[in-house]
Amino acid sequence: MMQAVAAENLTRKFGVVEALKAVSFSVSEAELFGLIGADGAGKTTLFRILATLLVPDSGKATLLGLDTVAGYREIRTRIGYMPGRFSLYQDLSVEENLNFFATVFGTTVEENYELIRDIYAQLEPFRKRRAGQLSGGMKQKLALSCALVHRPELLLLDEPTTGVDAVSRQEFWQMLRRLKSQGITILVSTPYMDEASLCDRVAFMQEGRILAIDTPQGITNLFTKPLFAVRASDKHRLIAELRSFGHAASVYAFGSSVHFTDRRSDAAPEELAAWLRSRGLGDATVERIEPGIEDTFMALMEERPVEKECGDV
Ligand SMILES: Nc1ncnc2c1ncn2[C@@H]1O[C@H](COP(=O)(O)OP(=O)(O)OP(=O)(O)O)[C@@H](O)[C@H]1O
Repeated sequence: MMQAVAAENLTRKFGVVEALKAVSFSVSEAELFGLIGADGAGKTTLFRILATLLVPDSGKATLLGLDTVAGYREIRTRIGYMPGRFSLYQDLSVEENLNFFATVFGTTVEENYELIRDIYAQLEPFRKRRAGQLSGGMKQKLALSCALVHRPELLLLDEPTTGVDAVSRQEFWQMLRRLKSQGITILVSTPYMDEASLCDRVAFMQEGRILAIDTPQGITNLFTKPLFAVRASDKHRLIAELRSFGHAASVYAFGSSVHFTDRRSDAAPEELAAWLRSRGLGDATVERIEPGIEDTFMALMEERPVEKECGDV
C-alpha cells in the first residue's frame, strides 16, 4: 500500500542550528499520526518541508506519492495545512475567511459543507465576527475548517492545540477522529505529551531527531525499570533527597507526586520509604505504579547518548 507520507533522512540547517538531523518516518493512509516534541524540537521545520514551503538540505519526502520538491503544485491542491499560530485573516469575518480559502482552491463552502459541517456548526453563531475577535478554541476550529474546505486527502496540523483551553483541546481530538473515520490521513504535532495516547502512532522528537516511533502502547512498553509514585508534604526536599538516593535512575515532579525510577529491577518500595524516613521525611509514602506514555518520553530523553562534537572521527 502507498504511504500517505514518507520521509527519508530529511536534514535541514539554519546557520549552525541543525533543525532536522536525518529524520525518517512514514504515515499510512487514514492514519492519525502524532509528532510529539518540545519547543525547538524541529516540528515546524518538518511541517514546512512536508507542506512544500521549505526545501530540505538533503533527504527527500513524498506526500500521496508525490515528491515535495518536484510535485509541490499538485501536493498543495491535495493537502490541507494548518500552520502553528493559525494563519487566519484577523480582519475578515468567520465566513469571509472560509470563502477566501475556498476561492483560493477554486471551490465553494457549499460544495464541501458535508465535511466541515460538525466543526462549522459551532462557529455558525459567530459567522459575522472578525477572526481576530474569536477565542483561541474558536480560532482553532475556524483554522481547521479553512484547512478542510477543499476536501484534502491529507491534513498537516502544526500544534493545533497549543494555547487552547482543555475543553476545546478535547473537542478538537474528537473532530480529528471523525475526520480519520472519513478516510483522511492526519499528521498532527503537539508539545503536550498527554495527547500522544489519542493517536494511532506517535513519533517522539527531540533536538531534530526522532527518538522513537510506535503505537502509544508500544512506546509505553519501552519503559522497563521499576517506577514509583512518591509523596511527602515537603515536595521540594523530597526531590532533593530522592536525587541523592544511590540507586536513583530518574526523579521528576509529576502532578501531585514525584515519579522515581530505580536502577535495579528488584527495587522494593518499603526500602525507599524507610530510607526517606531516615532522612527526616516522616510522612513519605512510596507506591509502585505502571508507567504512562509521559514516563517513557522522560526516560527516552534521559537515555539519549551524548552527541559527538564536529570533527570527531
Ligand atoms: N528560519 C529560521 N532561522 C533560524 N533558525 C531557525 C529557523 N527556523 C527554525 N530555526 C531553529 O531550528 C530549530 C527547530 O525549530 P522548529 O521551529 O522547527 O521547532 P519546533 O519543534 O516547531 O518548535 P516551536 O514549537 O518553537 O516552533 C530551533 O532551534 C529554531 O530556533
